[in-house]
Amino acid sequence: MKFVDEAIIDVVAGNGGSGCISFRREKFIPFGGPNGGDGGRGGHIYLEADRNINTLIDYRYARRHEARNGEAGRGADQFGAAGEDVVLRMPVGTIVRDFDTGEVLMELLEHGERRLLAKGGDGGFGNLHFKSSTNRAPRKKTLGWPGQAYKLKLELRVLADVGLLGMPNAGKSTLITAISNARPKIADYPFTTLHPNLGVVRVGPEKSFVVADIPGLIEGASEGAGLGHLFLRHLQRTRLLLHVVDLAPFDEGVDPVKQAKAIVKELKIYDESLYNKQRWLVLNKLDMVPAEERVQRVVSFVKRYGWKGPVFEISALTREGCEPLVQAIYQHVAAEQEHHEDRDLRFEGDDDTVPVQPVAALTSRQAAKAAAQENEAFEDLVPVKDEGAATAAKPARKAAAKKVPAKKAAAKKTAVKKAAAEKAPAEKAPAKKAPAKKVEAAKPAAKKAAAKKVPAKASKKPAAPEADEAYLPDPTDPRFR
Ligand SMILES: Nc1nc2c(ncn2[C@@H]2O[C@H](COP(=O)(O)OP(=O)(O)OP(=O)(O)O)[C@@H](O)[C@H]2O)c(=O)[nH]1
Ligand SMILES: [Mg+2]
Repeated sequence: MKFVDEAIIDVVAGNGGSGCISFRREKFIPFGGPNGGDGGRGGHIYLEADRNINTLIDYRYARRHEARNGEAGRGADQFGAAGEDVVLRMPVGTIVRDFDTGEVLMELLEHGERRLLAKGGDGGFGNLHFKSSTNRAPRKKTLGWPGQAYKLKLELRVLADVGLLGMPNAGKSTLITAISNARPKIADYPFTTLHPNLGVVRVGPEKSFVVADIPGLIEGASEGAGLGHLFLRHLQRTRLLLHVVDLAPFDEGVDPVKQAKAIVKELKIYDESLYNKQRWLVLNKLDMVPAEERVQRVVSFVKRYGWKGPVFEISALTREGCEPLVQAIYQHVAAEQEHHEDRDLRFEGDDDTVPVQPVAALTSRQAAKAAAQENEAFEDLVPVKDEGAATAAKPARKAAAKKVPAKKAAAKKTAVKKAAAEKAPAEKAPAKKAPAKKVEAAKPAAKKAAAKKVPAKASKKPAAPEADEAYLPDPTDPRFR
């Protein structure tokens, strides 16, 4: 299947169904009460990570994904059915961005992970909903709410433990073929590999790691030479980079040291963190070098290149030296896994991940809901005892809000420290309480808090109107856009 690692799609969740105005009318029951049901919720759009999919090609062809609308309510107390949800399956390692702002909305990192992307609109209320002791024949209904709609940019970054880096023709594909189950195309011309290939290297029972082979990089890639550094992002999540160098170039005039330096320069231009990633030097095609010259050539290369890290001498074609390389990689990968059980280096530098935030403007009802929830959460956190507490509440609430992302980043030591620093005001907050005030003082504070809640809830449920007040649509209502 063709490898596609970028796609732009539109997703539109279903609109909610409208409520219904209806009254019970039966023989001998001439004035039955209201019985118009609510509309159903629109279908949600979920994303699900699936390890059996390894390209975004499906999303190049199917660009618009819509969920069904909710059904309208009907008489005889019938509520509308909810629209069916849509689940979009994507490869593990997909990053979902908002197309316009570039903000990362979510990342799919584990097989089976399912995330809500676009929420279907809630259904409107039927007149059954508006009946009350004072208004027993309400002629009012509300329309359904629109579903969220996003334009998204999908980006796939493959998840591998080890990444291969090198000039075209260095023998990267030959190496991945020699050590793993991957069988990419190998040929003696540059840019044989046009998209990343993943290979699983089995070291022993239940011992394996994944290697990624990407297209070759050449000098000037940052300006778009060759295939550019389009594919370098696939190396960003690896734990280790293998810099494959052709020690016996076909063209005698080519200097491997100069080429190796050029690649590292491109790496630095592309991403400093990638440049700082653990990198090992793999000197390839040693079978082409006469045995007596090998040591001297390797030593002179390392010296001129000024390399102090690990060096491996191999021949990917004859598989000479591949076994020690594989063992060393496995030791390294396993050690990293052990040391950082709670964090995964492959996902470092992905700090821009944020919890799902609606891209389209929140509808006023959703905003009110969110505000109400926030208020409730805050009240749980800081019991309103006196006015002092009420004033201390603000920083506490801010701190609580800060706590969440801090916890997320707990894997990072620095982040943890930062979080601890940010937490401090939260703990201080209750201590800030004003000197003991009379208990009566608590009442206005409590009232204030309650008052805060009320408008939020009120906007959630539109205030019950007078008996026969006609339902007049508000022109600013998003449903009439
Ligand atoms: N003699 C010898 N030839 C090798 C060795 N490794 C690779 N080659 C040859 O070098 C050529 C290029 O190998 P590839 O594996 O396609 O190189 P690549 O780095 O994947 O190249 P691109 O995909 O174009 O970036 C092929 O003809 C291989 O047979 C080696 O260790 N010894
Ligand atoms: Mg290749």
